[in-house]
Amino acid sequence: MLFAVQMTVNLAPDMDPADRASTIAAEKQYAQQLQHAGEWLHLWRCAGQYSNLSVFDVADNDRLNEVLWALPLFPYMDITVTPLARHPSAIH
Ligand SMILES: O=C(O)C[C@H]1C=CC(=O)O1
Repeated sequence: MLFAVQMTVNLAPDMDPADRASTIAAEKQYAQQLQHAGEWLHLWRCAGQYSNLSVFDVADNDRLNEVLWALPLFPYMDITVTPLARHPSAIH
């Protein structure tokens, strides 16, 4: 099942710099692991914002929920999920 997910990160400006760096590093490792596994298909930066637009291909809603809750940056994110259906004019 395909889902578009927008994640906007809101890290506190006064967050401890070491905590900030380790959380971002853990997020990168987790995101790359899911991309290698084929569940995180696209990861795009929303230009000019600390936000990304991602496409996930996961088994079901419960798996998406599990993936999102496990994001190291999850406590600092606003997340919007859009289930995707095939567009009738799409050629791919
Ligand atoms: O930077 C972000 O958009 C947040 C998050 C999503 C993947 C990742 O590595 O960081």
